[in-house]
Amino acid sequence: MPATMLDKIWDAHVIASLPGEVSLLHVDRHLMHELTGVEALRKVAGRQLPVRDPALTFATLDHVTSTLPLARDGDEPWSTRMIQAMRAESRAHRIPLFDVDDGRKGIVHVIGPELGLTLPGLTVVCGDSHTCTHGAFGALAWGIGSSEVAHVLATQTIRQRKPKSMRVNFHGAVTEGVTAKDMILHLIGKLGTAAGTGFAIEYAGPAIRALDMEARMTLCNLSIELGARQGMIAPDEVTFRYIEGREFAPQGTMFDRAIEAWRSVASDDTASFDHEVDIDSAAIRPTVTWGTSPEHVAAIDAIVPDPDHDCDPGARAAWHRALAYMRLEPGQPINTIPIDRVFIGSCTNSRLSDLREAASVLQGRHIAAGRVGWVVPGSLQVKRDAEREGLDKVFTRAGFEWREPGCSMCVGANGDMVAPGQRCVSTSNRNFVGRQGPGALTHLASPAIAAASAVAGHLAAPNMLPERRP
Ligand SMILES: CC(C)[C@H](C(=O)O)[C@@H](O)C(=O)O
Ligand code: SF4
Repeated sequence: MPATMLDKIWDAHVIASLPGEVSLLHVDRHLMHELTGVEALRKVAGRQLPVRDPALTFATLDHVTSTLPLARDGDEPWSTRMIQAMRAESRAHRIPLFDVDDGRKGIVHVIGPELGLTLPGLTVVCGDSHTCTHGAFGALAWGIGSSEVAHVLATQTIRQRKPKSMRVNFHGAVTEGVTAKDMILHLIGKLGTAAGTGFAIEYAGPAIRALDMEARMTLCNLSIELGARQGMIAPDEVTFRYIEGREFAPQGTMFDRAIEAWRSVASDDTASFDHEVDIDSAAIRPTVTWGTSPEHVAAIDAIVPDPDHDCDPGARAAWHRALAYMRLEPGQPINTIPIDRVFIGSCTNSRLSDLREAASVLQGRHIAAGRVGWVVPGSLQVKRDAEREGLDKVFTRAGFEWREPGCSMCVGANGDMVAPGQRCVSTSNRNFVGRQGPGALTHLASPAIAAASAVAGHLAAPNMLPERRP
């Protein structure tokens, strides 16, 4: 029978069928970070259970670590204590930890792929909702809760009900200046944040095939903002070339054999999905959010929508609340909204290609007077690669701060926050009320739009900026 990628990976991992349509699945990769890791490790230790397979678990420090130059731990006593606890617990359980002075350190969803830990056909879990990012490799990857983390630690398995399957077909090609971030924001705007609930989404079609691996990760990263715990893309030559030679990836003849196996992970041509969505890629424009949900989107050259005309009655009250919080009026052109700061970072858009995209806009330009810009690379590797290309110089000459890797202002868990009432263009994935700090106003956007907005001092796309002076 024709099978989807979800069916194939699922079936290959079922250890037992449990009552209530629940399966017990083997976990191939368990990734951890300090914010959800410490508690789970203590829970397991408290019950005197050993970690079942420490060789399949990998930990990093990202959420509460300082992003100040030369920083080692947290910026506050509590975060430093949490980091130290993660070190102690990882050591006690023999779990490899990519510590702050380890060249492999970074945001969990950036380093998993970067180190070759994330591979096609695997099950990947982490106590973090954006684990869907790893689905870009044709892995079944999803975020789990803290009691599930303890279960995985103790058993290397997880109890799971199989999600339904959805395929989103991006037909045709995107136009010039449209990025993976615009594609996924456009999709969330079209379908709403609940559309993916209960589904594993497979992104398919020529516009997906045309994306490089980093862009595929950006796209899959926001699957959870569609309500789907898993988002995936079939592995292909682009995937294999990305994986080749990475530290934990199969090497030599094992790599060639792995590719043969990975080719069979893709959905069969005649496989049927529980739900299908079709998107005309050519209709996607550079997109930002105007409100307090990732579904509150508008094209950069559009106007702030009117809750009384532009949405269905069920959403009206939420749209009014969002506009009030964001201090915006219906009808205001999006590209006139003044901004205070720009954050380029997060597991959505902090990889080398994202930094290149932003730097190409900032080259020979300067951030507008009174605005603050930060670049927080997703990992130490990204930071070093960018420095080798001189991107750090482009950013600092443009007036940006060049910081140490971590989650930083995406969620502000380490204290990197947007001040109350300040408006931030952020390349991250969540614009919830208070997400970047109490009273902070967030506009989600691509690195290109974030960079252009920093220069303009208001929301803007690169093609809206005046020409550079020769
Ligand atoms: C801290 C963690 C549990 C959380 C998540 O699960 O996503 C965070 O990474 C986020 O992005 O909000
Ligand atoms: S960068 Fe943001 S979204 Fe990603 S794991 Fe960190 S806090 Fe979560």
